[in-house]
Amino acid sequence: MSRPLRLGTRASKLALAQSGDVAAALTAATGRAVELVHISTDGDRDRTTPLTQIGGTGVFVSALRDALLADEIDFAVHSYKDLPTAAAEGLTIAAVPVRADTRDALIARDGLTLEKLPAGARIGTGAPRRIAQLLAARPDVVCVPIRGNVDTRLGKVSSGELDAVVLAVAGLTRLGRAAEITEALDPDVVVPAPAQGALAIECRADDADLVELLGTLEDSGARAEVVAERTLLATLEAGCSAPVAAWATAGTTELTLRARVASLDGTTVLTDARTITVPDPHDSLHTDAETVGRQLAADLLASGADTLMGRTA
Ligand SMILES: NCc1[nH]cc(CCC(=O)O)c1CC(=O)O
Repeated sequence: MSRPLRLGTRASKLALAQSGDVAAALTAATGRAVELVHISTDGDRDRTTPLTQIGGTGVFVSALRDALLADEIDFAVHSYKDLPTAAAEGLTIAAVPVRADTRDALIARDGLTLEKLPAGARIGTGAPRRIAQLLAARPDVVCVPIRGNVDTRLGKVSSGELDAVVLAVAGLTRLGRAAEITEALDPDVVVPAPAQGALAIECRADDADLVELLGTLEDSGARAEVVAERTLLATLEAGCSAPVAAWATAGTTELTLRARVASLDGTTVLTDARTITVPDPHDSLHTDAETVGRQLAADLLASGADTLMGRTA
């Protein structure tokens, strides 16, 4: 009998749900036992400072990566959209499992939708990408910065403090709170964040047996989508606070990447898309996804995305 694999996880409800799902899927696929190891991060300890001021969501990631490199854990499950675009030395994303819903969700009082919210409605979100696109669609609403876990955020709607909050459908679903969604926002109206709804399963790059074992959870379409979206993000050299949205869909024959760069106030919005044919067999899919990400970023830069981002930095 081999020893249980150590899966490092934050202690937040969302992290525990994601890690628990992956642990169960891995055990079901391979028969290997998995034990959860709780790792606490700076982002968990400091719940009041806006995330953009303590280094972005990357703070949640570094503690897990340190634990991997120190061999305190064998693998970790991240919300892929929280990973910095730069590769981590000595580590590899061994698998991207089947992706959940990529859309953003509106959770509004009285079952309201984005269109039906009254003028002046207060929507809780601190994400520049969400703020810019909400204001582009509804210039008459007010976006209010918000932090805290999903329970805290939803509580601000039920208490009447806010008219609505915006959260990813995927996170709400993983937490069993999808019933509270009053509108899954049209991804052409609010284009999702790069890698939203996807998980990254990470381990040490030299842990060849584990890389192979974790590979049983890989979904090549999800991987291609995330690679396209994140290559675009990296090529635009967007910091984590820049309003960049990217949404790819991989089908059996085509991969379409759509992207949007906006000014924070939502008055200037650049949207573009590219479609490539998916190679059969999938040998070059990864490189093709990178190429389309770079090309679409170049298209956006040629249309003035750099000036737009410079203005909103
Ligand atoms: N930045 C926080 C974060 N990171 C991952 C998710 C859940 C959705 C996902 O896995 O993409 C969330 C919450 C949210 O954006 O609503």
